[in-house]
Amino acid sequence: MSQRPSLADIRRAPKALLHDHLDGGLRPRTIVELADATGYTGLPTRDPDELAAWFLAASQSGALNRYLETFGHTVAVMQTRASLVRVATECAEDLAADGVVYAEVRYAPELHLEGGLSLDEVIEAVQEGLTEGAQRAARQGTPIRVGALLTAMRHAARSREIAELAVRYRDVGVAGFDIAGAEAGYPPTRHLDAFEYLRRENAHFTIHAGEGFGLPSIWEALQWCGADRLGHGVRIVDDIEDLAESAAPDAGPGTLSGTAKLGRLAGYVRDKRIPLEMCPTSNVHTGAAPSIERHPIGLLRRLRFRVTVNTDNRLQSATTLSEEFAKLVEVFDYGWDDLEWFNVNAMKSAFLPFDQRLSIINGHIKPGFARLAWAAP
Ligand SMILES: O=c1[nH]cnc2c1ncn2[C@H]1C[C@H](O)[C@@H](CO)O1
Ligand SMILES: [Zn+2]
Repeated sequence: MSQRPSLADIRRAPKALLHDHLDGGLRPRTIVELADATGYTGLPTRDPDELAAWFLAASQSGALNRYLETFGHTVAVMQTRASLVRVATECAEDLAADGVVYAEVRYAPELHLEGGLSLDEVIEAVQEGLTEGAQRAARQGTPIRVGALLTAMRHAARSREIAELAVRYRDVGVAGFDIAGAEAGYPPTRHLDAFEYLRRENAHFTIHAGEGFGLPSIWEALQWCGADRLGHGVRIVDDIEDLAESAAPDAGPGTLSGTAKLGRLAGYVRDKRIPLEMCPTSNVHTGAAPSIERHPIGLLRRLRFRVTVNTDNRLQSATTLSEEFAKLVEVFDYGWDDLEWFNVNAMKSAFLPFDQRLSIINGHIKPGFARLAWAAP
C-alpha cells in the first residue's frame, strides 16, 4: 500500500469527474476534421499535433480571460448536429478510456446556435452523443455513466432560459446547471433569478467561483445564490491562515489539528461540506494558483475540506483526470488512500440520487481502489 501510485495504475482506478467542459475536451484531430467539414477557416494550424501545442501555449498565460479566448476555435466547429454528436460521443469514450466511471460534462447551449440549431436541438444532440459514447465504452469493457450540466455564460443574459431547460431535461440525462465565463465584473448575483428558480424546482447547480475573482464571488455563490458546489473555489484559501507556515504556537478554535485558522466563510464551506471542484493544471494556467506545488489543494486536503479533483479543459490544459492525480501524487506524495478519498468525495457530491451515488461508491470505486492498492508491490 505504501507504493506510490503510477500513472498506469491511476488510469485503471475507477474515478469520478465533476468538472469537465465539452468544448474544452475535443480531440485535436477532430477539430481539424470538423473545421474541414463545416468550412471553418480560422484555425491557427491544420496539423493536429501543432494544434494541440497551440492550445496548450495559448492557455498558459496566467489570465482567465485569455484562456477563455481559445474556446472561440472549439465552439466554432461545434455548430451542427453532427459535430455535437461526434464531440459528445468522443468525450464519453475518452473519459471512459481514462478510467472515469462517473462524469458530469458541461457546456453552454447558447454558444452553439450559429448554425441555426435551437437550444433544444443542441441539448438533444449532445445527449445523443454522450449516450452513444457510453454505449461504445461499455462494449469496450470500460463502462461509464455520464450526465450533462447546462452552463449559462455569466456575461450574457440567458441564464433563466438555460435553467428552465436544465429542469425540462433533468430526467433525460441533464444532471444540473452551472454558470461560467469571465468572473471579474460578472458576479453570480447577476443570475439570481435563475438560481432562485432552480431552488424552487429542487434542482442542482454549481457555480464557477473563486477562480478569476476572490472571496466575494464565493460568498455570493453560496449565500445569495445557494450553490450546491463551487467550480474551483480555490480562493477560499484567502480566508484561511495557515499556521503551519507561520509556525504559530496556538491555533485556537476553528482549526483541524491546530494548524490553521479559518475565517467565517471558510469555516462555513468546510462545516457544510461544500464540494470544491478543483482543477489543478487549469488553475495554474489561468493564474488561480501559482503552481501545482503551491496549489491550495494541499492545504485544503489537509484541513479536510470536501475537495474533488477535476480536469476542467483536457484540450486547453493538455491533461486527463489520471494525469491530474499523477501530478498530485508526485508533488504531495499522495497514496492510494488519498486518491480514493478524492474520488469518494466527488461521488458523494455528484448530482445524482443518493442511492445511485452509494451504489457507484460501494460497487465500483471502493472495490476498484482496494484491488489496486493491495496489488501494489
Ligand atoms: O475555468 C473556467 N472558468 C470559467 N469559464 C470557463 C472555464 N473553462 C471553460 N469555461 C467557459 C468557456 C466555455 O465556452 C464555457 C462552456 O463550457 O465555459
Ligand atoms: Zn470550468
